[in-house]
Amino acid sequence: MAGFDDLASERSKAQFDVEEMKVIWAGSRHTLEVSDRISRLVANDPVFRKDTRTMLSRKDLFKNTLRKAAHAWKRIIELRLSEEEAAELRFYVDEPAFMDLHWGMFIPTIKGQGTEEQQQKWLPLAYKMKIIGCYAQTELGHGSNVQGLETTATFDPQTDEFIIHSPTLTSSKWWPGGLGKVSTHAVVYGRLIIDSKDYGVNGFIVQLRSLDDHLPLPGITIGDIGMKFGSGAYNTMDNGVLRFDHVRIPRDQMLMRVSQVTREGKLVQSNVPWQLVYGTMVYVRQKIVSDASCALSRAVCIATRYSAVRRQFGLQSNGIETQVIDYKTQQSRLFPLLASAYAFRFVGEWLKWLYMDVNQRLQASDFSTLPEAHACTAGLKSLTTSATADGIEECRKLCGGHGYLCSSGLPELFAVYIPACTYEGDNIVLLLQVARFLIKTVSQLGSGKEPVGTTVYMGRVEQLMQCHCAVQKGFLELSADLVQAAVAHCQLIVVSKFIEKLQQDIPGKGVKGQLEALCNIYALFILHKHLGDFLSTGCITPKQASLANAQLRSLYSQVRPNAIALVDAFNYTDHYLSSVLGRYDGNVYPKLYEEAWKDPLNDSVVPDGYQEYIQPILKQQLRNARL
Ligand SMILES: CCCCC/C=C\C/C=C\C/C=C\C/C=C\CCCC(=O)SCCNC(=O)CCNC(=O)[C@H](O)C(C)(C)COP(=O)(O)OP(=O)(O)OC[C@H]1O[C@@H](n2cnc3c(N)ncnc32)[C@H](O)[C@@H]1OP(=O)(O)O
Ligand SMILES: Cc1cc2nc3c(=O)[nH]c(=O)nc-3n(C[C@H](O)[C@H](O)[C@H](O)COP(=O)(O)OP(=O)(O)OC[C@H]3O[C@@H](n4cnc5c(N)ncnc54)[C@H](O)[C@@H]3O)c2cc1C
Repeated sequence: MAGFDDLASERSKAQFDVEEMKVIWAGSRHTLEVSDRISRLVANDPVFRKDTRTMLSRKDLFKNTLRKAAHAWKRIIELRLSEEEAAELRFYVDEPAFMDLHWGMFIPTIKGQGTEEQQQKWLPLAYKMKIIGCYAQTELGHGSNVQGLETTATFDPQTDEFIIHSPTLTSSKWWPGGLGKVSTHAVVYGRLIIDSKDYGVNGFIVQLRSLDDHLPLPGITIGDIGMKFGSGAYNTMDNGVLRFDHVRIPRDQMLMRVSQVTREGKLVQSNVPWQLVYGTMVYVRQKIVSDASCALSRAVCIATRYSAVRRQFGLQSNGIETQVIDYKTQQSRLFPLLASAYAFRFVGEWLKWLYMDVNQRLQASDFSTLPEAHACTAGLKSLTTSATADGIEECRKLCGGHGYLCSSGLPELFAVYIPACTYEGDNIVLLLQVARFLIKTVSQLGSGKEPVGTTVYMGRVEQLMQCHCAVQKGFLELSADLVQAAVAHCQLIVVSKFIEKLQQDIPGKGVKGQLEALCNIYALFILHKHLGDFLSTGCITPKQASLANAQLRSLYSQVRPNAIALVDAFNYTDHYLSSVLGRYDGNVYPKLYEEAWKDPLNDSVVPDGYQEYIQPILKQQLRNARL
């Protein structure tokens, strides 16, 4: 059988130790062990099947998601899984659901923005899932412009309460995941109003639904905002709409780590920067960068395996056609994506470290690295999600016609993934934040303040001072160019973190060599993509450009025999990949054939509607009627 033989022979060609590469990809031997064990546990549990997802109606799809979430929670309790194992389990269940927002945003917000007492009160309830929470920030009229939110939280000194209110239609909360049908509570962002004075946006814990019968509490209107892009995909999530009609909550439900409102209605600022109100977004952006490498590597794994199984043209002496992975055009599209998956993995690891470091400093009242953490998380979130969304679509094209079938796994992966370019900050809006940070850093160059961290290179580039003067004339006018500069800055971070990774001790036969090849492919591919910029700014000469391209081609040849092993190192189960084209055993054609017959349209040989619509045409009854 073609596929079996092809992938087996590809695996035998690998020039490095795949098991050691698995450890590098996972981050540590321990993480590999956990993810391997949990991914198999999920794959072997029939409740977590997902092969019919694209064929279900929204209601059935959603109910099935609730069933899976309940089952996942049951398994977590029964097996006494640790927090790390539970997170892996949710990851491998691979279905966006209210749980993501509860664990990924509601809890981190209380941890990051609540006082000690507030954490003691709310976290145990949330950890035991006695309450389920979501993150209600975005409104119908405002998402990017957080300071433009309209929901109000007015302090009532008579009753010691806040009155949460939606004054206009555009102030309706709109988009929060988990809100539409499930959450009992939300962290609601609204304008703090005391004595008619507006103190800007703050977070408030608000109960939305009764814990007895799940009905919305008085003054609260909630619903789901409707179907989203693609079948299956993100429609498992109940993104919701929420309106408040003068809903009262106790004063101690304002998240008060950043600023406190006293019983007398006085606002007291803590010593922490007000930007900590935006802290959850920094946390989630950092998570999204790690997640990008998962989504991209998944698509690349499918496209690489299928490219080794698929044959077109070029009959060899034995009468067999050429594997499409051997075409240079296929390699020049596929291998940069393979390299990007590894690059994003390592920059994600570094960003996780940076985030932990910032948090430790914040605990010790050192706020100096917060602006850099904001710029890095915003910029890398933007860069990696845009590249991943484009990369998944490229992988679909790399799989030819079969890539367009839902059974390839790629359409659903694309549909689930693309909102990452928008949620947690529109990618262009986030790059503008990076640009602001860069301009600010440049403006301080002459003042004797040395740039540090990811901007250290700026101290070495003299032309930057002039560049600052030009930008002073109009940030908005130059914003399209500034966005390009922000991307370049982020690309530099990705490349340098890959290089730093290579400087670590990397055990295993041939592993380091493969990673070096991938790192060079990533860097040279970026250079190739922006060749015009590099040449026009005189950073490289035309001769160097052509040498770089020749080097890139030679690197593709170096990676070619290792390509299948490099995607095997992701250690994905067939369940997680959910792709006939990306099967580990390469048995593509018989399974594609088998899969087609499972479509509900094939339940009957003659389709519903034949008698009403097709037969009259064939029998020419319609034409006769008109004549
Ligand atoms: C299915 C796969 C899931 C994948 C994820 C996997 C795991 C994740 C885990 C859990 C998550 C679960 C599921 C994920 C799925 C979906 C979740 C989606 C949830 C959402 O989608 S939830 C809404 C997010 N919604 C936004 O994302 C709005 C974007 N809009 C903004 O974020 C701001 O509005 C901004 C920045 C554009 C303008 O802000 P602004 O109006 O105040 O203006 P300004 O620019 O003047 O900033 C003043 C000073 O604050 C500094 N600053 C700004 N932001 C900062 C920050 N975050 N930290 C520290 N400093 C910050 C500046 O640097 C400046 O500093 P300086 O003055 O010193 O220069
Ligand atoms: C699937 C999904 C899940 C979500 N989950 C949640 C959630 O759980 N909780 C929550 O609170 N929110 C959630 N959101 C909302 C999300 O965070 C916002 O949609 C996002 O921040 C973008 O804001 P927006 O919709 O206002 O876009 P807009 O800002 O209206 O963007 C529209 C266009 O305007 C451009 N633009 C905007 N401002 C500028 C500017 N200053 N300069 C130049 N161009 C600009 C953008 O680049 C974009 O092209 C979710 C969204 C999606 C799609």
